[in-house]
Amino acid sequence: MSDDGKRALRVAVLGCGSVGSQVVRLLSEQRDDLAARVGAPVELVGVAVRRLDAPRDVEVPEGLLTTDAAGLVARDDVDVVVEVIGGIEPARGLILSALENGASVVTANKALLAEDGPTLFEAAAKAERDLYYEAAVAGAIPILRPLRESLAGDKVTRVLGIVNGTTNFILDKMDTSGAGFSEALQEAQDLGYAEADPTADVEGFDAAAKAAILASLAFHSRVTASDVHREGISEVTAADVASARDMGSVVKLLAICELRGDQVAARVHPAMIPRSHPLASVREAYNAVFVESEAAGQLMFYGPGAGGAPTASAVLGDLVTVARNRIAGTRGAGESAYADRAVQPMGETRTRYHVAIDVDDRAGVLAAVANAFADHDVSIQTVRQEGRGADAQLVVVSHAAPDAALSATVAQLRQMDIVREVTSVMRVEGGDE
Ligand SMILES: NC(=O)c1ccc[n+]([C@@H]2O[C@H](COP(=O)([O-])OP(=O)(O)OC[C@H]3O[C@@H](n4cnc5c(N)ncnc54)[C@H](O)[C@@H]3O)[C@@H](O)[C@H]2O)c1
Ligand SMILES: N[C@@H](CCO)C(=O)O
Ligand code: NA
Repeated sequence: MSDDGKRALRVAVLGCGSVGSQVVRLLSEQRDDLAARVGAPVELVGVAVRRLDAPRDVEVPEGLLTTDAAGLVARDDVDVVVEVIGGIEPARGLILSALENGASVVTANKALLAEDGPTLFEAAAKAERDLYYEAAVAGAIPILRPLRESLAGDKVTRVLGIVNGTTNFILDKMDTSGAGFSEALQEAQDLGYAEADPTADVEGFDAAAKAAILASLAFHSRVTASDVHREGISEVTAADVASARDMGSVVKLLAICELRGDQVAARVHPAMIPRSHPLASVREAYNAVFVESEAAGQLMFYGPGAGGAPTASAVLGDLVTVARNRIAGTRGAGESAYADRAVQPMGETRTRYHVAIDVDDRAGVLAAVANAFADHDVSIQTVRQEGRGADAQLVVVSHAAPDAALSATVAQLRQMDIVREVTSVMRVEGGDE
């Protein structure tokens, strides 16, 4: 019981790293406001860490630190468990036991949700408890709650997201300074945006996990990370970025989730988007999610997608919601996967390509290149020639066609005698098909 006689809402935090330390700080600094908003005091009862003596960015009140995360979630006086350890295990086991023990759970763990979300959702439904995870996609940006609640009466048809700050920072540097990928990556590492092992960000794993979560919510279906076609940015060259610039476009790593008939398509890859598209204005390490729905039309959600404090903001928002639900004796919306849609294979997904080719400037070359597209039933939208003689370059932008037909076209072009080199191949998004 608290001073005013109201039963306090008891919170355990698992992990006290970048996000966890900011959650602990906000719980203390905003104590009075949180109590007023929830309708009862919010009391931190334990913080599970790996090492008691590790340096951390927040002073944890005496006696609350423990290395026994399993023991903390097994306590019967914990109302809400905040999981900010990350990774698959022990996070999954801890979340499952927290739910079994009757606690509601708030997590920022995109990797776990994308790999094994259904197990967690089923456990939450069985325990009749909340499982909230706004921080898992695009950090502080409210995007999961809008999909889950605000747009629940609409029909979302497409979600296009810049959901990885590290890769957006690298591509933005390449665009503004003409740097190559390695140089831009090095700068991102020097500034602390990219990790020493940048694989999860640079190869698109982080964005693919977020795409799976977005597609599941947007289309009321189960989509896991393994359903998402994934390509990273390590092969994006200064020539690709320059070619985009010449077209009035910019290269972005996009998470693209689409409703295609009865199927869903989810993919992550670099793509050129016109500079006039709202996502083109997303610079540095910012994130944004562009949503298209039948009734609302186009919406864009923009802001910081990472960082301890911004991510903790989303965690605390969820915490207040699940705390209010506990007090009201109710739950928020659970998993909504009634639509049960199949995932469209990437080869069948309709995409558009931009292809830049070094050719000789002589009669018949353009016709031969056009024939290669026609051989695969791919319609051409625009062709531009730059340079003359031995320096001629053709830039072809296709209409939408199955991705397999487009990649077969590029393979054929690479085999042709008149093609000296295919210098840039990039998908095109955000314009007319
Ligand atoms: N940092 C961000 O910008 C950001 C943004 C969005 C989502 N997230 C997600 O938030 C979660 C946490 O990320 P982070 O950046 O704070 O990571 P972090 O590595 O800074 O913190 C994780 C902490 O958990 C601790 N830990 C590991 N095993 C533990 C155990 N068994 N018991 C107790 N503590 C343990 C680690 O010692 C570490 O201090 C991850 O799921 C991540 O994907 C982070
Ligand atoms: N590493 C991620 C942040 C956490 O999701 C990014 O660069 O956006
Ligand atoms: Na978010």
